[in-house]
Parts: sequence; C-alpha cells; structure tokens
Amino acid sequence: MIKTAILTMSDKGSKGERIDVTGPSIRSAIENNGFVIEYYKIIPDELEMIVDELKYLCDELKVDLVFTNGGTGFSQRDVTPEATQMVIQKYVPGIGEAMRLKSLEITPKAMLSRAIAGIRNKTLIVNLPGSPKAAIENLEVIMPALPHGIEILIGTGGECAR
Ligand SMILES: Nc1ncnc2c1ncn2[C@@H]1O[C@H](COP(=O)(O)OP(=O)(O)OP(=O)(O)O)[C@@H](O)[C@H]1O
Ligand SMILES: Nc1nc2c(c(=O)[nH]1)N[C@H]1C(S)=C(S)[C@@H](COP(=O)(O)O)O[C@H]1N2
Repeated sequence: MIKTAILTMSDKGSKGERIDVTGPSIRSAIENNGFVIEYYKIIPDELEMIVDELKYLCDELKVDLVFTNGGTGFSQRDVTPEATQMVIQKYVPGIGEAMRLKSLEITPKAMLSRAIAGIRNKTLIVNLPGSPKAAIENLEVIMPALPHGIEILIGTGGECAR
C-alpha cells in the first residue's frame, strides 16, 4: 500500500467559495489501486503555507507520495511549483515532461502547467494542475510508472525488467 496525501491549493476552495472537486477526483481515481489516502487538505495559494504542509507530510507524517493540485499556472498567486522546489532534495524532471508531452495531445494549454515533481527524503511530491479534467488526465499519464518508482524510493522492491 502506498501511503498518499492529497493537498489542494485553491484560494476559493479554502474560503468555502467553491467545492473542491479535484481532490476527491484524485482520491477516487487512485483509491483501491494500491494507494491508501492518509491525508487530504485544502489550503490557499500561499507559499509559506504550502512549504509548511509539504514539510509536515514528508517529515512528520512520512507519507510515500504527495499529490498537490492547483497553483501550477500563470496567475500571480500560482506558486505550487516554487514551494515544491523549496522542499525537494532531488528533482524528477521526467514526470513533468511526460505529463506535458502526453497532455499536449489533448490541449495546447498543457504547456501552461509549470508542474514539477521531486523527492524529499522518502517522499515523492507530484504537482498536478487544478481543474478536475486536467488533474485526472495528467494523473493517468504517470500512473503506470509511479508504483515502481515509489517501491525503489521506500526500499520495498522495484526490480527493473532487463
Ligand atoms: N479544486 C478545484 N475543484 C474544482 N474545480 C477547480 C479546482 N481548482 C480549479 N478548478 C477549476 O479549474 C479552473 C482553473 O483553475 P485555477 O487554479 O486557475 O482557478 P482559480 O479560480 O484561480 O483557483 P482558486 O481560486 O481555486 O485558487 C477554475 O476556474 C475552476 O473551474
Ligand atoms: N491534460 C491537461 N493538462 C492541462 C490542462 C488540461 O485541460 N488537460 N489544462 C491546462 C491549463 S488551461 C492550465 S492554465 C494549466 C495550469 O493549471 P492550474 O493553474 O490550475 O494548476 O494546466 C494545463 N494542463
């Protein structure tokens, strides 16, 4: 079982002005698929809050995987990739590259997501875009490779086929 946290970055959602559809969509897409959701929270697009949450999830709760959603675009308040960059020790460029490459087959707007992924200690952090459609499309791209990477990261296996 992969211990997973879902962190929704949404100014409107955190103020109760919009129901978070994306966080629960991610949950239902991965639950019962070898992933167990240990944490879910909606927070505003505030750099320091995001950094603190990510550190808590990696260092205290020690989840294997964090999916962030929202705050990857061009608006002034979009700072999720910057917060992620501040806490990771290793950058995993292939995850963002794959999400954008495959998503460009769906919409040219895919290039507007600045999502990144990286590792802090034994936790993988993956940024997903904010809309439910975009988040699930991006998630579907990376799902086939994620369990293998996490097994290697947490040391429970992960033999690469030769
Ligand atoms: N958590 C969410 N749940 C449902 N829909 C969302 C969510 N996040 C984003 N969306 C949808 O995707 C669109 C683009 O997302 P974006 O993050 O740019 O919106 P926003 O209104 O600036 O976000 P917010 O105020 O929530 O930070 C939104 O207008 C909304 O329709
Ligand atoms: N697969 C996919 N990726 C996508 C989209 C989409 O509809 N499908 N929307 C894009 C759009 S319109 C934006 S602005 C960026 C950033 O989204 P965010 O600011 O909500 O994080 O994700 C992009 N990535």
